[in-house]
Amino acid sequence: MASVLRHSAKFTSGISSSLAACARNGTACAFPCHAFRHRNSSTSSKIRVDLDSSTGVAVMTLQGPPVNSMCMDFLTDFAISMEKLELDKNCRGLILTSAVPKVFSAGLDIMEMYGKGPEHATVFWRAVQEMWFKLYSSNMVTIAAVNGSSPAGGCLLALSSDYRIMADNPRYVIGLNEAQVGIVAPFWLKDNMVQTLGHRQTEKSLQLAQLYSAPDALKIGLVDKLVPEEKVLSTATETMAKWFSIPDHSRQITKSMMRKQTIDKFLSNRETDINNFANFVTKDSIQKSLGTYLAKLKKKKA
Ligand SMILES: CCC/C=C/C(=O)SCCNC(=O)CCNC(=O)[C@H](O)C(C)(C)COP(=O)([O-])OP(=O)([O-])OC[C@H]1O[C@@H](n2cnc3c(N)ncnc32)[C@H](O)[C@@H]1OP(=O)([O-])[O-]
Repeated sequence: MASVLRHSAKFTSGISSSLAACARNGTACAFPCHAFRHRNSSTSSKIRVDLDSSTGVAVMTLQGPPVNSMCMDFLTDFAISMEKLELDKNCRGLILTSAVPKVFSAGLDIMEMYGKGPEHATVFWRAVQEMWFKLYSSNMVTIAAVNGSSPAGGCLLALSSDYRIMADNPRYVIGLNEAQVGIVAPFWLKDNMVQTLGHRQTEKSLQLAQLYSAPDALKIGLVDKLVPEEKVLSTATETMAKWFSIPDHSRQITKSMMRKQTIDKFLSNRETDINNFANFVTKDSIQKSLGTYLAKLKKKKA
């Protein structure tokens, strides 16, 4: 985000942006769009990325069954994919969605926090921070197409995006339920939620580890729009066109201005946050809570 001006110029020149503008406005174009249509895909075990260079929109599909939980491999794939897209001059916007039925993401893989030592906790938490930081500080327009339940780390992906569209299904839930798991949402994610919901609603949501149904999430502003499940992705694409109609440089500077304080605070306290997490999560009492929660998850299935 610090390099927002340096990066902004790249998005507004070249054939791909003319084509993207043409696609956006639905206007006749000197170059037939299909002649230049170019798709660039990359797939790792947990994440698939499809970039359509003619529109400038990348779709990142989470594909780690059974629940898209965020293990180390997921976090590494996510960081690499974000870096590549951020550097790709053809990419202006990112849509996040899931290929796993009924689940956007179950959040952090609890097995990465259970029965592990402080060294692992340190590496893991740095990777979690990096996921949030890369998305929250992205120059791209980021839209979460939440097509399933999205607790904790899943909600993080939605909260740190610019816009959230969720499937209109009361059985799908979203929220920061860390306290229920026996851990604590980090200050930077709390700040992110305060900016979205306000202080009072965030305080209640975090203390009560509240998971909201899709309609309730819309009511409190945790998501911006509900649409039928089959329209989540197409609505995200339509919404992207609206965000693309604003010049990249001014939108990016505005985004940077809105998010700078939270980012600066995160960067100055990042190492302390990692140490706190590693000390906290390896305590016997916290391990016990995680063990109980895991057992409850397994029991639910039995
Ligand atoms: C950055 C800020 C801090 C963030 C903290 C967090 O994210 S903390 C995380 C907070 N997250 C939560 O509290 C969400 C907990 N998860 C859920 O509430 C539900 O799984 C669901 C609603 C996401 C999907 O319901 P569903 O009926 O479609 O699926 P199901 O329930 O039958 O699960 C299938 C299998 O996946 C397993 N598994 C599930 N989640 C996790 C996980 N996070 N980890 C590991 N494993 C997990 C589950 O045990 C089962 O394993 P089994 O028995 O086959 O070996």
